[in-house]
Amino acid sequence: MGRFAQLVVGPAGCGKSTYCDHLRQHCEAVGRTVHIVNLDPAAEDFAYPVSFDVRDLISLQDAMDELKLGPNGGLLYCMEYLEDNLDDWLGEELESYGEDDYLVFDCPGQIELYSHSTVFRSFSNYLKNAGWSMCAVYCLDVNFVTDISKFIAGVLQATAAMVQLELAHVNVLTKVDLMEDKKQIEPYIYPETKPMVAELSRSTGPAFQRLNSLMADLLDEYSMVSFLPLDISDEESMQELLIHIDHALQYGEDLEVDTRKMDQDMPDNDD
Ligand SMILES: Nc1nc2c(ncn2[C@@H]2O[C@H](COP(=O)(O)OP(=O)(O)OP(=O)(O)O)[C@@H](O)[C@H]2O)c(=O)[nH]1
Ligand SMILES: [Mg+2]
Repeated sequence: MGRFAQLVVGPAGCGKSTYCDHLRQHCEAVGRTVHIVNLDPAAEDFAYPVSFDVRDLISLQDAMDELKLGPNGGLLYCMEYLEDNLDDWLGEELESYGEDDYLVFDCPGQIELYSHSTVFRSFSNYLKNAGWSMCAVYCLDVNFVTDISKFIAGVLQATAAMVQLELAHVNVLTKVDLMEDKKQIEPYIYPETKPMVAELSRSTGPAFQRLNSLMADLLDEYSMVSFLPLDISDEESMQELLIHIDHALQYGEDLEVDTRKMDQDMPDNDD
């Protein structure tokens, strides 16, 4: 059927690791297996069993101690180290996985890693070249929809990641269970850029009108400003999200083809 991988990215604290764990639980409940991989050299506690772990290659504390770096510089160093050791480390880890395996990479929350750094592009190119179908799952939490300027900033970050990563891309609005009135998120699921930017312009003053309108054009051009809501307290929400991600990954498509082919090949019972 193939090999499949999700790269779970997004700003710090937006719920990436929680999503990974709930995805694993959901998959277990429906009889599917996913393997979660930790790519955050600073991570300490895990709710999910870690299938393999970047900290076996390098840990943030070691990088900070040895190179006298602060936490952000240390993290960037760790990720560059990962980029330089893809073949030695990732290549070797991937040898334990094969046909029909499904990996979920839980990534760190520093957004510069998805916009200016090349590490995740190299990382996903490595996997793609090794025959893995890849999809980026960009998490943004509902906190971003409480304020229009925050939302536009979040959407621009997600767009930058989409351009940088060059992968099939699914945007997820996480922590929807925290919204008392779920209707409040509706305008953000398929947001219309122009009215949003008009609202932004009302709060930014005349000097920014042209910039705001150019941002609207940019977002329309990439036509990617849509989100799938994730309410972890609602199993159906995870199920729907997974259907979209499977579709982006083309997961299970040849299974359907095989089933159709089997139907054709099977002699009709009546014959
Ligand atoms: N209510 C609720 N809380 C959540 C959800 N997702 C995450 N949280 C909480 O938000 C905090 C951060 O969640 P994480 O899953 O660690 O976020 P992260 O994106 O992995 O964070 P970093 O790896 O540090 O970037 C934790 O306290 C979680 O319990 C959610 O869907 N609903
Ligand atoms: Mg995390």
